[in-house]
Amino acid sequence: MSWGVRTGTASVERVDGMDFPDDFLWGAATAAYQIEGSPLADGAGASIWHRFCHTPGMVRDGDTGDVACDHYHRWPEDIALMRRLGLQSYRFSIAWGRVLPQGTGAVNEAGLDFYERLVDGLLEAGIAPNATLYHWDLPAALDDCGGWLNRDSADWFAEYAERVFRRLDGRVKMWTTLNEPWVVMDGGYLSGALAPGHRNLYEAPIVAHNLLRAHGKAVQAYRASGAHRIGLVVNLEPKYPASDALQDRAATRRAHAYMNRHFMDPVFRGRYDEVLVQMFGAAWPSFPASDLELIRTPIDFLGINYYTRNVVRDDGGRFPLPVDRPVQPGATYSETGWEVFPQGLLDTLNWVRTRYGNPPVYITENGSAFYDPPVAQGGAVHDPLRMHYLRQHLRVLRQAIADGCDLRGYYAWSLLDNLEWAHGYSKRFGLVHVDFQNQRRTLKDSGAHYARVIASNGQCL
Ligand SMILES: OC[C@@H]1[C@@H](O)[C@H](O)[C@@H](O)c2[nH]c(CCc3ccccc3)c[n+]21
Repeated sequence: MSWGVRTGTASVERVDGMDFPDDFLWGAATAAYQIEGSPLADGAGASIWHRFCHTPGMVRDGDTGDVACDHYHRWPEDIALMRRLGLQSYRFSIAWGRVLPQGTGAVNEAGLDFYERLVDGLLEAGIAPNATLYHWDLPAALDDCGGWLNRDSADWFAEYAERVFRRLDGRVKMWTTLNEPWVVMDGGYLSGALAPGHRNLYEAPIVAHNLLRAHGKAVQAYRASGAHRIGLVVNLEPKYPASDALQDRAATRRAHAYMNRHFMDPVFRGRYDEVLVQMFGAAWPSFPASDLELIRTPIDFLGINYYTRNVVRDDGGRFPLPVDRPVQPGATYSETGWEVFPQGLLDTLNWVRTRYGNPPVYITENGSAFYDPPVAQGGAVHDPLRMHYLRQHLRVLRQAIADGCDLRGYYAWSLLDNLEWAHGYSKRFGLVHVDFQNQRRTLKDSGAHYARVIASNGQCL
């Protein structure tokens, strides 16, 4: 599969008259370490992100998740905001270290109690909880035992998952094992930009493999007791060659193998992409074939996090990725440097439909960081660029449905401005503005627009 060369912003033909299904699910997403604060409260154990943020130089401005959005205390207020938006579902993550402070063994009931209160509050508000078990915040105690490099990590994760299922399944009816294993691998073990900050070509594929094994074991644990649905969330970023030159097309193939097929192929096809294996060469780990049977344990849905595309120009073959991302003439770029390219979402959805047998899909994250002006006198936050990004990407979903994609729902990233990992609080993705000096929440224009989209089931985009 390779996409033709596209430059500039492709216009997406609107499919008039194509409605969203009546049961299309409209939501918004967050993650524990990015919004909760109080990372060590009530018996919680530190995570690798608590450790990473408190390591000088790792996070912009020395920002940490010590307070964040104080969601740990303000969750009732935030549920009220979700009701004001008309959210039908809320995607959040559970901090492993709140439940098992040492990662395995003794359960911290107070940690489970917090998530039980949150889930019950969501249900009372008529909002369906969608819980992610792992959104990057590994207990630091497990990292001290090798973390995802240790083959036992799959069993540690299954033990944690089983404890959470036991307390919350039934009230939570939509589970995700992992958020973006590719980012955990690439950011945490290759680029070193994310916790735990390793830079090791040999570690990366081992981590990726153990993450996939952990996913498989958690799915199997759920099948033993769970009565609802469980899936995996991946970040997919379509790759387009900068030119028709052979070396650019080859580099595009490598980039596609490294990010997109890396996790999709084992989960849905039971084997790794051969291009990927060749890319890692001597660094590619050996493992028993039975691992692939575990990894391909069937799931109920796929979550796709889509933000942007990648135009690939060969940069002389530096491993693993041609890091040359040529600027596209006339394109709009967000504060994170990501090109606004809604066509890439359509191409990605159709790629998943055709290559992996049209699995049920939710867009579990989609959003943009643009500079927000200060809160205006009347208490408004005017964010036209974020609103336009939202509109453009929602329009694409109509086309994807018309093309036959089994698209079940959409979660905007993010409900709240929050800790954008190593960027600290400098990048704002929220539909709701957060003043981190006083924790005041203010609905942005984009949030008000999203509320109208939900109320009309996508009629007014
Ligand atoms: O960067 C915005 C969001 C994060 O805040 C979420 O926690 C994370 O799930 C998420 N994934 C992506 C796309 C993959 C990516 C992550 C980090 C850096 C570069 C690309 C964007 N985002």
